[in-house]
Order: sequence, then structure tokens, then C-alpha cells
Amino acid sequence: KHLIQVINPNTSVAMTQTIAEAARGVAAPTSEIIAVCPTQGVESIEGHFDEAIAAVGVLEQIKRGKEQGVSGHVIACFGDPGLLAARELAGGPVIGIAEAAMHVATLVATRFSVVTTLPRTVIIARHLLRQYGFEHHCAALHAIDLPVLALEDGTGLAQQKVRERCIQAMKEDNSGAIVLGCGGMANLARELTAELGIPVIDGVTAAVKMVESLIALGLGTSKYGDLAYPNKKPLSGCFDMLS
Ligand SMILES: NC(=O)NC1=NC(=O)NC1=O
Repeated sequence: KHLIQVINPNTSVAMTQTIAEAARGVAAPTSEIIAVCPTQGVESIEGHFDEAIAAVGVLEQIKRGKEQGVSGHVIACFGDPGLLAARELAGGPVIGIAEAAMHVATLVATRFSVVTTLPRTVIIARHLLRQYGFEHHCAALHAIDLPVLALEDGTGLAQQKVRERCIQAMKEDNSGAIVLGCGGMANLARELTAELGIPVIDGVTAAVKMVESLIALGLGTSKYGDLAYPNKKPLSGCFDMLS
């Protein structure tokens, strides 16, 4: 079996569970999902400050995954925090859920819309669209204007807001597909795809299948050039854990 490490970069145990269940729901029989979150950090990631904090926790988990012999890694937050730094550390593939969902959307539609959580996180998704080369594929980005952890409060309100916003986006944007912009939405994609009749794509499940594909192709992260293992140097204070 291949171990695939799925990292929830925030410290919410409930969201880690939601993400783990979605990942296990699509994992191949040859894959074993190890779902983790940082031992310290931020309970939800809703901006640049949170992302900077979360990135250190991602790196710590990547290092642990390597020590456990995992074959690949998923960064299960829609900002893909620490993605390139993680790729320097990792030998196997590292896939972020935003890039995975965006790639999949371009394979099934000519244009897609994004439905995410707080309005302030929309700019992060915009930056990723540019970084990944998908700006011209994304028709629009929408926010349900609820905090990330509203998805785990048990009221179902956030889930209802996501559904309403997806329906509105489908009508307004003339997009062929919708990308769910949060790891905590991972369990909504199948039902919304069936109800709306268009691909509603979750990045957690997309990333798991992409990691499996890269493993099957015998492809890990390139270690030539900028994604080579980091130059060895002393790391002081709390960063010693990354040595
Ligand atoms: N746009 C987002 O909601 N990003 C996220 N923040 C989290 O804590 N997890 C996410 O996926």
C-alpha cells in the first residue's frame, strides 16, 4: 500500500475529520490515507497572516510524513499554504487542493467559478489563479461571507449558503463548473454535482487522485533546481523541529 498524507493546515480536529472522510471516500484500495493537522498554529486560515502561520505547521507535517515513509502529500487548505516550501522538503508529490480543483475544473469545462468562505480570502484564490495560469479559466469568485469554522458548527447554515451560492453562480456566471473553495466543503461536492447538474469540484478528493496518479506514474517532486532539498543550515528556536 502507498501511504498518502493529507494535511489539514489548520488545527481544527473536526475539519481534519471532514477532510479525512472525503479523502478516504475516493482513495484507491492501494492507498492508505494518513490525515493530520499541525500540533500548533491557527484554528482556521482566513487570510495572509493565518497562511504564514499555517505554512510552518505544514512543513512540520511534511517532515513527519517523510519520516513515516509516505509516498505523497496533500495540502488541504484552499490557499495551498506552504506549497512550494513543502515541495522543497518532500521527495514525493505535494498537491494543494486549490491547484487540484482548478486543474480538474479546466478538464471538464471551459470556465469555472469559485465559491469560498470569507470575502477576504478571495484575493488569495485570485493570486493562485495567476500563479497556476488559470486566470482566464475563472469566470468569477464568490464568498458565502461566513467564517471557515461555520462549516463545522453543526447548524448546516454554511452548507446551505454554499448550495445557494453555487446555484446563483451557475445562473449568473455561465460557468460550466464550480470549484469549492475550502477544505471544509469537501463533503458537499457529490451532492451539489447531482443537484445542479454541473461538475462541482472539491480539491481534497481531486488532490488525492492526483497524488495517486503521480505515484502510479513514478513521479515525485523534481529535486533539480529550486525544488531541490533546502540547503543545510542551523535553524534556531522553534524552527529547530524542521532541522
Ligand atoms: N478559503 C478558505 O476557506 N481556506 C481555508 N481555510 C481553512 O482553514 N481551510 C481552508 O480551506
